Amino acid sequence: MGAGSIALATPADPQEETVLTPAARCAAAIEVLADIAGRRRPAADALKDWGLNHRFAGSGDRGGIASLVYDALRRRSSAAWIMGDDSPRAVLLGSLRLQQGLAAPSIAALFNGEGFAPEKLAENEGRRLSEGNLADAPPHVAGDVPEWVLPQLEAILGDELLPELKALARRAPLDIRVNALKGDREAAMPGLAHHGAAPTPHAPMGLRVPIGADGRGPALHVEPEFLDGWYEIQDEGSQLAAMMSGARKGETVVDLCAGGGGKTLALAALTGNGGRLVATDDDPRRLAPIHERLRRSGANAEVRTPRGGRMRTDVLGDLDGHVDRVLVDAPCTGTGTWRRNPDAKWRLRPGSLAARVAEQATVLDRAGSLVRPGGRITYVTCSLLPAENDDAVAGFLARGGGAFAVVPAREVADAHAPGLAEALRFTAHGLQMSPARTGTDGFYVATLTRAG
Ligand SMILES: C[S@@+](CC[C@H](N)C(=O)[O-])C[C@H]1O[C@@H](n2cnc3c(N)ncnc32)[C@H](O)[C@@H]1O
Repeated sequence: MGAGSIALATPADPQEETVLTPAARCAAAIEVLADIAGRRRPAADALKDWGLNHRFAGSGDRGGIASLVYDALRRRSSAAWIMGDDSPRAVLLGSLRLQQGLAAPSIAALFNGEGFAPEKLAENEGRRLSEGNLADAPPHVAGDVPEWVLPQLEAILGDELLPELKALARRAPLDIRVNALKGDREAAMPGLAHHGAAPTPHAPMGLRVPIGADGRGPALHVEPEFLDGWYEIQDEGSQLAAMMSGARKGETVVDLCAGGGGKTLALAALTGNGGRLVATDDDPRRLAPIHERLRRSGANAEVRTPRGGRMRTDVLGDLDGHVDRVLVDAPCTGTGTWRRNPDAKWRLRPGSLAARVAEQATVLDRAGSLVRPGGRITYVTCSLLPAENDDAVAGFLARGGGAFAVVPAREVADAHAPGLAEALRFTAHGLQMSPARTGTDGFYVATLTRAG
């Protein structure tokens, strides 16, 4: 068995239980990929069902199978291209070659038809694995994205399209944000030393934890320091976006799309709990985890949960025209997070992009009425698509008829994330982080100020 297949067998956590051979995990991954394709369902649901139907499998097995499935989804179209076949088996084979770097003989050792292993590698499959390449593949195939989004990605990424798409198809790092309300990064590091945590390149409270050979990180959420609120799991790009809000002590800050509270916690830490922080979200179910997270981290925020159907945004009526800063962490397609959610890219449809664009206009307009003269809106998406970024901002500016102006993005970056500007891509109204440039998820940030 080749060295690469040993990596397939190694659980991220040595305590994890494994009963399946690496070959049997490949067979299971093919089954799950077939379920995802056949029933057009999210990968997480298909993986959960597989686990329920195969209770004998250990936690290490389930994690290893998930890694194989996610890697295959990351490289779905390029894997199919080199294999000349888009079946789940071919996609898994191609991804073992492209994503895990296994050579044909190592793959043949896994696909040997014995016991619970997948059927023996056919001659044609072996040849494709040895000779298939992406030299003539069109950019959407080589870059593993749906063809219809390519023009939008090209518009933002230009000459760096392919390197960026390749970076977007790699595994994401595991980043954490040390909670400044508990202590500084240096104080948190010893508790994470056994996981090899090291400072992230840009965010001052960020730590990056190496992921295992199978693409999974350690189970940080069971560590005592996590349970004591010393850190949160948060991509470095998300940390930087929260910092660029510039929230300060003494200010009234609204986190309008707070969801589970990832950025609310970061905002509370930024102000040292020294401001009035109000968090809400259109969807009460999304807000649910925020209470426990606030408690754990010692962050103060007033959570306003909407009730009563269509009266949702009224929970902020008393703040209209009085807010210093509104963070709009807008609902979006999440194209910038495809490293983490690779199945989302294959499920994205033009209709869902149009729906998100309409929601973005709604949240921006709501933010516009909250902010006081001279106050600011920080508009954030985890998308790379201009339709959700600069175009959304342009639409808001046009609807406001001069009430709002853009704060130059370079000025914002220099003030709140010194040194980051060199890596950023500046756009007409904002800035874009991306996996190849900043090593983060693809976050967009624009800052808008209301005329005083
Ligand atoms: C990107 S997510 C927020 C993630 C969250 N800020 C975090 O850091 O964990 C976008 C959120 O916007 C919410 N949303 C959508 N439309 C909204 C609206 N009209 N008003 C407020 N929130 C809305 C969604 O429910 C979703 O939770």
